[in-house]
Amino acid sequence: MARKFFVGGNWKCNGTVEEVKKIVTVLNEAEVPPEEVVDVVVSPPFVFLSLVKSLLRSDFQVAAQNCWVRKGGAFTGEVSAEMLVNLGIPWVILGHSERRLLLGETNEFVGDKVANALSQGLKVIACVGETLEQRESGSTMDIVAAQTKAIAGRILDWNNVVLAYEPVWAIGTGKVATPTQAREVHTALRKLLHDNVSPEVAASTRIIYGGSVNGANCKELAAQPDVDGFLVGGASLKPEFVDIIKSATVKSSA
Ligand SMILES: O=C[C@H](O)COP(=O)(O)O
Repeated sequence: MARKFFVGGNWKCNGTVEEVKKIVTVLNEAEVPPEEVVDVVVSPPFVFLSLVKSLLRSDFQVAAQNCWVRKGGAFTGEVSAEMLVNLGIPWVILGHSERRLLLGETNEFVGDKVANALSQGLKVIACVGETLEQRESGSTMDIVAAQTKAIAGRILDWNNVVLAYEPVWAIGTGKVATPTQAREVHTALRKLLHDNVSPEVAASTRIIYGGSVNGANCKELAAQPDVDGFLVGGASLKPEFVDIIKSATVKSSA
C-alpha cells in the first residue's frame, strides 16, 4: 500500500496571536490535495495550541513541539503527554535537533519520550539527523542509525510514528540536502527498519525530510522514492507552505 504523503509545519518559537491568526487564515483558504492524499500537521508553540486548534480547518491537524518524558507532576515548565491528549492535540514532535543540541536531549532520553508519548495515545514525529561535522567525518549513517535504533527499540505500534530525517546543517541555513543526499539517508533508514524491526514496518512507515525545504525545492525532493513528505520550519510560517503541501501531488500522480 502506498504511504500517504505527510507535511508538517514546525513553527518553532515564533509568532504572536495576530501572526498565528494570519497563518491559519492562509491555510484555511488554501486549495490543497484532499486528506486521502496528504496529512497536514502544523506545530505552533504550546501557548498557541488551543487557539490554532480552534481556528484551523478540520482536515489539518495540530502537533506540540515537545512533551515531558513521563507523567506530569512536579516538573516546573514542562507539559505532559496526557495534557496534550486532554486538549485534543493528536501529534507531538520529539527529538528535534534543536532540543538535542541546545538542551542536551540524549538518544536514550528521546527514546523514553517517544515511549511515553505513544503510551499516552499521542502520535509522534520522531526526528533524527547528523551535524555538519558528523557528515564531513563520514559518520552520518552511524549517527542517524544510533538515533533511530534508540527510538525504534521503544516503539510497539509504528502506525502512530513518522520518522523525520533532518540534517542539522540544512536546518534554517538555506542549504537544503540534495535530492540524492536525502534519498541516500532515507533509503538507508528504511533498510534499517527492515532489518531491525520488520519488512512491514519498513514498507509502511513514512520517512519525511526536513531542512530548508521551500516552495521552490519541494517538488524535486518529493519525487525521491523514499521521501514521504516534509517537516518544514521557516517556510511553514509563510504562504509558500501551501505550495509544499501541494507537492504531495508529485507522489499521487507518479
Ligand atoms: O523542524 C523543522 C526543521 O528544523 C527545518 O527547519 P527549516 O525548514 O527552517 O530549515
